[in-house]
Amino acid sequence: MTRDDDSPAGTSAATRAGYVALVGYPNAGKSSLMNRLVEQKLSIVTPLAQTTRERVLGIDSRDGVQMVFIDTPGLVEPRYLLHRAMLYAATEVIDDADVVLLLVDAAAGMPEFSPDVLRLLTLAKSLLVISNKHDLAKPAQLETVRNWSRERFGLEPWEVSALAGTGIDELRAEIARRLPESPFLFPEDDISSQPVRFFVSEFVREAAFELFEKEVPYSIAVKVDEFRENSSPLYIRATIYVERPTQKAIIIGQGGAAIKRLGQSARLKIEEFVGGPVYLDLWVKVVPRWRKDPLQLQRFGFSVPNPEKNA
Ligand SMILES: Nc1nc2c(ncn2[C@@H]2O[C@H](COP(=O)(O)OP(=O)(O)OP(=O)(O)O)[C@@H](O)[C@H]2O)c(=O)[nH]1
Repeated sequence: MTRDDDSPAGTSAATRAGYVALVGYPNAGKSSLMNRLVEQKLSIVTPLAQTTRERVLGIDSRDGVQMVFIDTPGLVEPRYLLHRAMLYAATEVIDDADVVLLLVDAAAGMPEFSPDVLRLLTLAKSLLVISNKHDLAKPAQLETVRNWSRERFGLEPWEVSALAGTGIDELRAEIARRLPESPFLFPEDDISSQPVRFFVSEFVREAAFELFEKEVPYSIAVKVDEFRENSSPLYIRATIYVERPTQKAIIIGQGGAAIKRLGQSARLKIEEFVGGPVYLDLWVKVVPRWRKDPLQLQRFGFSVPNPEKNA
């Protein structure tokens, strides 16, 4: 998606460009930080943990520097296959990135990363520890993060508040300094290489997180089945997949009341994003245990690890 089509990619030898990965525990504020850094709402942000399941690219091009942000799933214990797919995606991202931002929620106590994850982090080409939620954390909590970062990585953490926007400009400048000299990797006006479709399903999931109790949104996957770009209003047909008939009943609600509210809320979000009227046609289907089914996970766009290799 571009702000203004047909702009040439930057080619000057003096430019810098690279991939910047955001990793950390669910709810640490990765999506919020990336949105701050690219100054555009690209990744869904909710108070519930573990909403970001796929990589989202946000691209920031300014002053001869292009940062391609990769927002990773939370690094969680691989209890479900879905979690293993998430962990796998996160480790791939750390390997690929020019700069890794390890985000810690300073107000929440220190995360305990597994030895595998810690080893991966120390192998990163360039690592920055970000102590987020500076606005919320007590002085003693900030000190705990400082000590942890020094002991684990020999690094002073960057203290920021993704919510309040403090420390963001300094952090952006530091990331820029650490990127390699390179032509731009994407056309200068790209804000994301992900298709609009992807954001549509993210907005539907975000609306579900806002409307329903925890249990239901975690079992949701959204797939856009039809996207008529040239219609006015823009016509989008999407299916919400759940795991159980009871969840389907909750989403539809009495006389269809719940799905109507969900549709309205998601439509407003999509309209704001695409900047025009949208007709959103939502369907609900039950696929039992889709979160544990590699084929279904792949169908919904998750990259699934080879179970032999990553068990
Ligand atoms: N007070 C405060 N809240 C923050 C800050 N950054 C993020 N939050 C809040 O923390 C919650 C989680 O933020 P997200 O950006 O969704 O976190 P995430 O790490 O992307 O979460 P996952 O998608 O679950 O991996 C949201 O309610 C944010 O508003 C911050 O600097 N200060």
